[in-house]
Amino acid sequence: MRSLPAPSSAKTTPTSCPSSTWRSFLTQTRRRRRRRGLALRAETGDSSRSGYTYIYNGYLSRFRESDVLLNSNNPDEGFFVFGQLTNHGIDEAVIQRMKESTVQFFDLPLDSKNAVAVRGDGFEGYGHHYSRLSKLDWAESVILITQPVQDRNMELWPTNPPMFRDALEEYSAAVTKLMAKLVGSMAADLGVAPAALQGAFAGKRQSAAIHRYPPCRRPEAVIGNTAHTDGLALTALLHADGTPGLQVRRGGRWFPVPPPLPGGAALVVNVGDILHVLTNGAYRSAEHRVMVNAERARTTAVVFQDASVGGMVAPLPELLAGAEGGEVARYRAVPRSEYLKVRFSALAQRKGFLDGLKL
Ligand SMILES: O=C(O)CCC(=O)C(=O)O
Ligand SMILES: [Fe+2]
Repeated sequence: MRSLPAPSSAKTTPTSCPSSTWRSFLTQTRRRRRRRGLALRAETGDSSRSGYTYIYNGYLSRFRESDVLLNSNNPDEGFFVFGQLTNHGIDEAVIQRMKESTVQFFDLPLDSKNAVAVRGDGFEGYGHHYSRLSKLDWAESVILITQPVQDRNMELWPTNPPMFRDALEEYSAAVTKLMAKLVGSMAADLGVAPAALQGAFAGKRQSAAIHRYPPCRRPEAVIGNTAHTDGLALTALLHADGTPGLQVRRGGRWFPVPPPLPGGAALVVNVGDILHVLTNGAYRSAEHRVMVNAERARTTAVVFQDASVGGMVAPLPELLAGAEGGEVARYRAVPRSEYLKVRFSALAQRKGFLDGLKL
């Protein structure tokens, strides 16, 4: 296995924090986004970190049997809240190339990274994407549509480092297959045909967000990624280095999600709001956030997969009353085209999005 270069933050990101250069880069981008009306507010909640180091609540019997999904410690709270996925079948070389490309991209000087900067009103490209809070979101990110292939905006796919495009292409294809396998097993666990859920995912959009959270000597003054639930259906998170920072909220408290071993190939997988609705709440999305480290940069590559059924975000008909063993719908159906609007307006009212869909 090739080893990763040590994540470097010194070359491109200031070591003092908050530094004026970095702050001005972030705030400029932020102002632009505000004008576009995308600035959202969300609460950060308490920051209790004591006690637990283990939060995983994965429970997916088929994967557990085949030793693919570990950590099934509390099925009562809902399934598969945040699972660490090992033995997932993605070629280790594919994972390592993705990690290296991510780290190398962020190590480039700002000018090189700006070659793929966000343009105009677009959401793809390099920049400071998240500005949801009064605290400064302390991250630089690249967001790209990865699937379907015809939706890609190749102008915004970095050519530096040279392996970046191939690495993302291969990784994205591998994650698509893995997610189909995962949701097929989730469906089977829920007693419906795997194809019912797989069909909701097939051919739908996938995007990637790669993030670097530079170190900050005053980590309490900033937030890496504001508390949120993922808005699409399923998320796969790859840690490109071993820096901790991810936390998940359970029962009003924040618990750290320990990063997988740095040289390894494990992925952290979590359920987004759409899969929560599709499964009528059987698989649950969980609020999470990223805290900034005082000493080390954290670098991650996240893949978000979309899903819908017949153009709707709605509980799978196969799970509902009328179907054998079916239950009452807990969420109302929303057209996929309306979904993001509903989600943003719920956030603007500081309400949980899923509460707004509850029947
Ligand atoms: O970078 C991370 O650790 C998590 C990022 C995340 O939650 C997101 O992009 O939605
Ligand atoms: Fe997230």
